[in-house]
Amino acid sequence: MNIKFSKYQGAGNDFILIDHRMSPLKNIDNELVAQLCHRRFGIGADGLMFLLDHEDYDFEMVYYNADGKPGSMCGNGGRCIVAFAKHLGVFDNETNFLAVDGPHYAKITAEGNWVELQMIDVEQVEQDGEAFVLNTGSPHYVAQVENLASLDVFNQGKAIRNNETYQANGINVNFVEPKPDRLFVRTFERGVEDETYACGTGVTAVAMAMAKHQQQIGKVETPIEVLGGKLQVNFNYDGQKFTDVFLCGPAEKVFDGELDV
Ligand SMILES: N[C@H](CCC[C@H](N)C(=O)O)C(=O)O
Repeated sequence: MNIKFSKYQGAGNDFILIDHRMSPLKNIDNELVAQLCHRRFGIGADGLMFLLDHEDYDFEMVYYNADGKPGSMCGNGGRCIVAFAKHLGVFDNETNFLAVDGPHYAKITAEGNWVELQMIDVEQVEQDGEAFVLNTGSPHYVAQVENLASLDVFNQGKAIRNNETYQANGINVNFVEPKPDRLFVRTFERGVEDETYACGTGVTAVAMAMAKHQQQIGKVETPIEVLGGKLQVNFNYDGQKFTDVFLCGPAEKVFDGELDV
């Protein structure tokens, strides 16, 4: 079976995208997803997505993590599939699509490489010791640290993700170091089981955790630096609830390809 795919990346979080409307692939098994995402034996990606038709929305996003299992919401993946859908001519500059955590609105620049993606409203922010735990479409653990550039994100993130509290369902672990003009964030991602260059739901969770911590009330705009580039998170915070949440950043096509499976 010949499958066409495109490879996209958003701030270094990279994805395989398949237009399911055209694809002969009707069911995908987890092993094939894991093989395609593998960086030695496959195309290489942090996740794989299908773009599906939907009666009530411009399209539907179905996301798998690199380990082959269906994932929860992926923010950078969401931004990349918006760029993919625009390039396919599914919509022009604004879209409403459906993902695993519900409907999302997004807008994209005319050139198609800067995407502002609305994320779910968030109210519940818990604490685990000094860390914040919240769900922005995916579950996140946010810990503030010093000297993040030299932190062993892989081993420290892996230990938290696999501790007694989180082992069963897993969690994405985000470390943040506030800088004068931005937040520097590094993430150990569940389902990739490694550090990734960026995590969209992760930086959204970090910006919220920091706003709550510092009681930043009103319209909050947070520039973020990740290993793979720059992202921005905007929202309103009334001291209780985060609304009008937007994850903004680049989404670029890397190449188109074909494979026989
Ligand atoms: N990279 C993603 C997170 C994927 C979610 C996944 N790691 C999970 O917890 O299922 C993002 O940009 O939001």
